[in-house]
Amino acid sequence: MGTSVEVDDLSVSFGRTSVLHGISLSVAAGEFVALLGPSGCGKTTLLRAIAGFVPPSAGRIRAGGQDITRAPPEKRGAAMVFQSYALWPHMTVAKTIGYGLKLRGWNSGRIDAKVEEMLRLLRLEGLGARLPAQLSGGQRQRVALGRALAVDPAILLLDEPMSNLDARVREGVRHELRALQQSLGITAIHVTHDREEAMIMADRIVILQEGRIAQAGTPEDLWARPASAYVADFLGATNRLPVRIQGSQAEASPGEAPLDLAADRSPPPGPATVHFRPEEARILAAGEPLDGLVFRGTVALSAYPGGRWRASIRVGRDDVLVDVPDRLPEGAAVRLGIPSPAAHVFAAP
Ligand SMILES: Nc1ncnc2c1ncn2[C@@H]1O[C@H](COP(=O)(O)OP(=O)(O)OP(=O)(O)O)[C@@H](O)[C@H]1O
Repeated sequence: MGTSVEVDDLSVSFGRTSVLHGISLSVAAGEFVALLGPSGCGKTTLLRAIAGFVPPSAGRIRAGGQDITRAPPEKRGAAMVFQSYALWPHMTVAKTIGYGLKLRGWNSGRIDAKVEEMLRLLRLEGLGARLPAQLSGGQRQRVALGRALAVDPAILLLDEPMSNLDARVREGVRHELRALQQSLGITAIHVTHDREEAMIMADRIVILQEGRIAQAGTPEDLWARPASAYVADFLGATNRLPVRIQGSQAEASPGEAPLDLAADRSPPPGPATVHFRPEEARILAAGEPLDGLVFRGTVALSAYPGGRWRASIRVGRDDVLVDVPDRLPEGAAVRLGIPSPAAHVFAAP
């Protein structure tokens, strides 16, 4: 079974460089939390601090209510799976999976039984005598996972363990790993820079920005209500267009009705930016009303990535992408509509 993890006002520095700045985060027992963010934001450092490989300069870490801030890695009840898998080239699958048990002084009968159980659990039956070079990428990844899980850790720490797998294998492994984590009831903290992977696997996502938490919440929450332009952009709302805020209304193109913003969603009066996803915008018929923001533009380009067409629309000096059911003729004048729930408005940077 998993245990809770609490990170309280944690800071980490390397020499004079401060990398994490007062991170606070609670992970419930059995919860799957993804740490998401671009390269260099501090995800791995946070994971390694929880694992005990990086000493914090301030703050506390607790596991199951116990203070483990200064505990050595092997006393934390946590096991880590690395991006590189870190498998030993000359050690068989069975020996690799049993390694941690041998260190713990288990006898060979008990080790063999546990290794068999792990091979079954990870669908590696019959591969116990193979070396890493004789395995596929997905199998190697499962061996690394088996080595971590064999010691029955309460906390599983995953450092981009799927980034070396090709896209199709990765999709299957995501679901397998999630199902395994749920059936074992283990607490998991997973580092990734892949948004879809975080959305699919996690109960909760923590988005990091330069060593601080930009936002934390369920995938649905973050998707529907990104708290900042940074989060919106990271969660696929990469289109941006300028709007003006008057009172608590956002104004798009002249002649189009303004959008009433909820008080808690409204930036201060003046220039602002609306962020939105290509798949959530629409092309409106002439005169068609919309509860949202409407921009006038022209079709710059149409492309067919499969399924729907993707049109590039020029609005003033900006180009944005919109998914549409049919090809739009280049040069056509269009009204681009962003429905209210899809319009994420933030003060201009
Ligand atoms: N041992 C170290 N010594 C000095 N600086 C370090 C060390 N480890 C990490 N850093 C720095 O800390 C910052 C955060 O690194 P970290 O590996 O945590 O980021 P990340 O979000 O996991 O990125 P990536 O996705 O590229 O792995 C980076 O600027 C990095 O250069």
